[in-house]
Amino acid sequence: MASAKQTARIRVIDGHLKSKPVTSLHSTPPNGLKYTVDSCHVLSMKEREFFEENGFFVVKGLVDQKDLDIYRERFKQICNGEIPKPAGLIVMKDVAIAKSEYMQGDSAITKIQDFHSDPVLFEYCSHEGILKYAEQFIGKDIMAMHTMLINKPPDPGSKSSRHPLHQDLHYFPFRPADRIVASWTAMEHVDRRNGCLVVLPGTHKGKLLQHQYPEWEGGVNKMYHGVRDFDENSPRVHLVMEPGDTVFFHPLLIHGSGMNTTNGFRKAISCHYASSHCEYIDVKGTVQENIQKEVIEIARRRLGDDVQFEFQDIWYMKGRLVHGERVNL
Ligand SMILES: CC(C)CC(=O)SCCNC(=O)CCNC(=O)[C@H](O)C(C)(C)COP(=O)(O)OP(=O)(O)OC[C@H]1O[C@@H](n2cnc3c(N)ncnc32)[C@H](O)[C@@H]1OP(=O)(O)O
Ligand SMILES: O=C(O)CCC(=O)C(=O)O
Repeated sequence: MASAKQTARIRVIDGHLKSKPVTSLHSTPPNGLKYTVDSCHVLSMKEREFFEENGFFVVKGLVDQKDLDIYRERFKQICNGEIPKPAGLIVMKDVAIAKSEYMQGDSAITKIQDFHSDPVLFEYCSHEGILKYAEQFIGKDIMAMHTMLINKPPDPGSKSSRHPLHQDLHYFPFRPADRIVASWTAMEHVDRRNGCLVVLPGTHKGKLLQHQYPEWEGGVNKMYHGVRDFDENSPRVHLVMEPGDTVFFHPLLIHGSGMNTTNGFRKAISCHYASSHCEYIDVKGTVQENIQKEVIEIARRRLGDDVQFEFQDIWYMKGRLVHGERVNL
């Protein structure tokens, strides 16, 4: 029989998952500005209107080079085993080299994810300048829900360094969508040659679409689902950015990134923030069922079959309060 410890549910609070219907994704305030909040004034009205219309906003030079250097060094230390791996961290190789024993160290790593237990990298999520902007989109009670340092490698010829077009909300079992925002900071110059972000302006006004693995001959990285049945003719904007420039974007905005055709690694650091007033939802019977299944399968392999948990528990465990009060999430 499994021990009490083994059978202990990971779920930490009572009732946070009480099955709720998938609620409306958009609120409708009287002034018509639904993707930004009135209580914060870091953006001018014109800038707010830009975000409302397009679903993204770039802030130039928001993070200092010295901070980027610290994150870069920490990434190296983690990937090269110079410090113990922080709890919960996922270290991911590109699918093209995942089974190769020859590639080692930081140049073999395509991304680290869930660095919430690493005090050095997590500084990025509590960065005052970033939080000031995050507040404009989601209000003052802010949780850091998902963290990544992406090290897009030179493409080995497989084209697998691409990140298919997708909506981030596909991965998130909490709502409302309008109170979630991503920050993505370039750690070096990014343009189309090294696979900068590409966004489809205005797509955040749509709904969450079905996602699945694209049929790419050279393979697709684990969980890199692509959006289906979107308007292929929708205009695309490639975000050319300098180190420290930060783009904030809505979780329904369709975006992705192209192949890295250079010899260098294209680094970016990112955090997804959500208002702590958001609530967990049950994704059963929705377009998110496929990602739920995959996330649970991977977590089960790591935690063991006898630990019981649900999709939302995984998010509950890694969410961290970075500003204001923790309410629901
Ligand atoms: C908003 C945001 C979420 C948007 C996004 O970023 S979407 C992408 C989200 N990405 C993730 O959640 C990260 C997913 N990655 C992972 O969980 C891990 O890196 C894993 C793919 C499970 C590999 O973990 P690892 O500890 O290396 O485990 P193993 O060495 O035992 O490998 C297990 C099996 O997975 C394979 N694998 C490793 N890396 C990749 C890859 N990049 N793509 C596809 N398959 C991969 C590996 O070859 C192994 O396969 P088998 O030997 O079991 O056949
Ligand atoms: O950094 C990239 O290449 C893509 C990142 C992205 O699309 C995401 O994190 O949702």
